[in-house]
Amino acid sequence: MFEKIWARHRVLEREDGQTLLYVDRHLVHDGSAPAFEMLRKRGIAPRAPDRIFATPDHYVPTDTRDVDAIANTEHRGMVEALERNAAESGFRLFGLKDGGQGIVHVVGPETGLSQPGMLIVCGDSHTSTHGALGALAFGIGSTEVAHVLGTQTLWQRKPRTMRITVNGTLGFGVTAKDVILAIIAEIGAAGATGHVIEYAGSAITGLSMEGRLTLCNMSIEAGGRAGMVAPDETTFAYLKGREYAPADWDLAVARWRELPSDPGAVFDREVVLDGNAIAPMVTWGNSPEDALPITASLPDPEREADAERAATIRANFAYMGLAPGMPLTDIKVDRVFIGSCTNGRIEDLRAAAEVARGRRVAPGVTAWVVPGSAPVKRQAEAEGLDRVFTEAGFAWREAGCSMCLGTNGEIAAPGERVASTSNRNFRGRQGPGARTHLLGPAMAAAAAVTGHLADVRQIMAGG
Ligand SMILES: CC(C)[C@H](C(=O)O)[C@@H](O)C(=O)O
Ligand code: SF4
Repeated sequence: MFEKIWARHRVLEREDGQTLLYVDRHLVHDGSAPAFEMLRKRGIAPRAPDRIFATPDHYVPTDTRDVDAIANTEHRGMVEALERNAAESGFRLFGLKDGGQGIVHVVGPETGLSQPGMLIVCGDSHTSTHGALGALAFGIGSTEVAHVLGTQTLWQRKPRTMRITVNGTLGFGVTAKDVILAIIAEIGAAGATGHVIEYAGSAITGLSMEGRLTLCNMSIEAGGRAGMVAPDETTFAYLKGREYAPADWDLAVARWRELPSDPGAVFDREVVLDGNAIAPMVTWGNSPEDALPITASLPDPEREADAERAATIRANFAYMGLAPGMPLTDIKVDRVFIGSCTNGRIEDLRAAAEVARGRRVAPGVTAWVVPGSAPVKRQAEAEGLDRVFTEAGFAWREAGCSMCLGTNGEIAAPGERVASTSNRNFRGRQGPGARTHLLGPAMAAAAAVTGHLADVRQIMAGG
């Protein structure tokens, strides 16, 4: 599938082996202002404004939809710059006021902008998300953003291919988030470096589109250049009727059906996992590879044969305020964050609400639900999920990246422990000194109502 999409976008090759690729969709967020400045300085206008789609996400506060009300002048400036660039260049902006705003990786799929067979780029590493629809989608740097703006093309070195097959069926309470954390725990945070991952197998094809988006989102946390899932009936059903779905639907679907890898396709690397064996996962360290089943206890660096790894574990424990051998379920949390481009979609909110329904956020815990987009928020409200959350004591916020990264100022205090549905648990990611545990949305809700990391399967079974 990767080879087919690559070949369809290849314009020419350079002597040093780089390929010039044509870009179908260029997604832009509010951190892209420097690229527009680069272009402006050289007197170049965007080449194909009809292929550029933008939305503010990183810098927007999630307690207001009023740009003028953004108190931080730097943050407001980033949002205003995007509005100005969109107005000047004439590309579509899903602005704070028009009801379509959201995290760029939520907006692309939900508007139907991200489609099978496309080459999609964005100045953001989690662009891998869009590969869930059978696209080749990857993040690019600021200079590359300027290059794509100016030419609608991009120079790339051809990555290697890797297939990760997850067989079997996922058990009760096991989600796409657990699958990707289990994969990264298995292959390591650099396990897919230089590769485009194609996910396959019954546990993958059995996932909803939301689940596939979660999976592909974190391909980058495994070191992958991109992640993709072959388009199938789930993909077509998801896209049908969306704003940017192709007008010539039947023809589009017929072409999409040609994309999946041929039987016997050869990959540079193959990894196989048993989906039946995957349990709800949670991270304990400062890399997404530091993930364990919720039923496990923390590792003991004394028993670690590799001295370097033992030192890393000790350093992680020091930062995270943890001790060897502690059961994961003994770890108390101060905050819970449900949202981000990993797990801020409607299905994620439904899963979290199911746990929150009729329960209360534990005393002393601050729990936030931040929908991935304004449409997700409206949909959740139409289903009454906002009331489920607020009655349980969760804060119900506006859409944005929020505490995933905290560029909008929404961060945890030093030493605070956060159960978070986002994708990165690096030191300081959610604020200086903040401690992040990654997990799925139902697991995050379980942590909120118990006050500690908890096995959602036990809670839902009444235990
Ligand atoms: C700010 C942006 C460039 C960054 C990324 O590339 O992923 C952010 O979205 C993140 O998740 O760390
Ligand atoms: S939600 Fe988080 S991971 Fe996703 S784009 Fe925003 S900051 Fe990056």
